[in-house]
Amino acid sequence: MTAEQNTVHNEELSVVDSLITESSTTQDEVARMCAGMILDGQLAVLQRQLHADFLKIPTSFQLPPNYTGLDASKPWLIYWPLHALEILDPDNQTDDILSRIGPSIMACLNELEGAFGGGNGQTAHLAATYASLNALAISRDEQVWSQINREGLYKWLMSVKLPDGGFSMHIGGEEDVRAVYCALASAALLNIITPELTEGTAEWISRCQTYEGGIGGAPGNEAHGGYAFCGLAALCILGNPVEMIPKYLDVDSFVHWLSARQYQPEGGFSGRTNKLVDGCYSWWVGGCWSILEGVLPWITSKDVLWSKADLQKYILYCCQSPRGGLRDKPGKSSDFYHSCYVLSGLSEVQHRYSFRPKLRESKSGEWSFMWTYELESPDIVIIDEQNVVGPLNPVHVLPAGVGERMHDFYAALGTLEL
Ligand SMILES: CC(C)=CCC/C(C)=C/CC/C(C)=C/COP(=O)(O)OP(=O)(O)O
Ligand SMILES: [Zn+2]
Repeated sequence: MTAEQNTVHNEELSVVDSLITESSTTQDEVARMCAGMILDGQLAVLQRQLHADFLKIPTSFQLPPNYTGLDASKPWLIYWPLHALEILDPDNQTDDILSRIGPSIMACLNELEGAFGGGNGQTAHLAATYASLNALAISRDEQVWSQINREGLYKWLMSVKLPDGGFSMHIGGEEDVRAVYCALASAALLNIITPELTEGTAEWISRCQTYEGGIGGAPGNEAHGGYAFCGLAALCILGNPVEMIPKYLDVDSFVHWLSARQYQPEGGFSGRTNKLVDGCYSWWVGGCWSILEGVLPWITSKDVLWSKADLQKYILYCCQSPRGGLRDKPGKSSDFYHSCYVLSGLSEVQHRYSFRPKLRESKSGEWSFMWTYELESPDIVIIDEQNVVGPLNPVHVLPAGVGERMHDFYAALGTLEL
């Protein structure tokens, strides 16, 4: 598309956007809207520069006023755009941006508790700790890595571990499968996984699988894509995924539920039964597919369970905001959260991941980093070569190689007495 065509098209899309409001959107309207955009096909090209410009807003550390509601999410506001920028194009990460991550994240460390909060002086929280460590992994800042008190962080993780095997998001906070994932992913990056930390946790995740086949936030809760990813990825950190997934999940019903998440004609995924498609599930649900395809390829290859080409169409034609950034669906504004997970979904459909069941050399011997990838064949998903984004680590949701490097840094420091 030429720049001129693009401008005209963006104007058309703005009109369309203004016709749809969140409150009145029904499944039929979304389906019609998306079908029109897919047939129209004008947004077949990933608007790299437009998205990069949008994503670079927070790197000035001057967030627009409408971000005040996210005051407790500062580490996320650093991790989301940085991850998205890097898979869009590694050259987006300038030394200037990378060198400012460390001090900004370390300002969120609650030194009394030993883990990260959502902002300066805030209570230590598992979601903030996960986002902080992911952002620090992207920084490649070994000087900052060496300042992290891993014993202190381990003690805090043990303080949010619950007797039933689960974790709570903060001391006295809610117990859910997000907490399990955030705790284990953080511990894996820091190489501080111990048998005490993981005791009973796989069994607890198993209790979150519902009658539908998906995974709910806690035992007895409705299955949801976000929690499904957290549960599945956590199992991959707890042991060899090839053994853990079939041992703790009913894989057939999980795959059945996952397959039902893709809608036609949109091609995008919903997060749960009878809800609308949303671009962020391109990752939460798509990430489950990448893990399953990588770990149990004999299961996912036996039938056509979902269409990679159709998901890619939903992402490109319906989730690119003409104003830059990625979004839930036509009519919604873009934001950093959706940019991160929609682009991760795009990366996921474009790459075929494989998991090699071989222990990494480390004290804890976790498995989560043994991922390799290759580009999917163009006739399956690559609508245009210009649309290719970089590969990921599908368990940590980090650009490929980034989490591995942080883990190896700590592994090389030798055994920690925990
Ligand atoms: C690592 C980490 C913190 C992961 C978070 C995972 C995640 C996205 C969980 C989703 C939680 C949830 C029930 C959303 C439903 O929202 P909704 O009712 O607005 O959306 P819906 O209609 O699509 O279900
Ligand atoms: Zn969403």
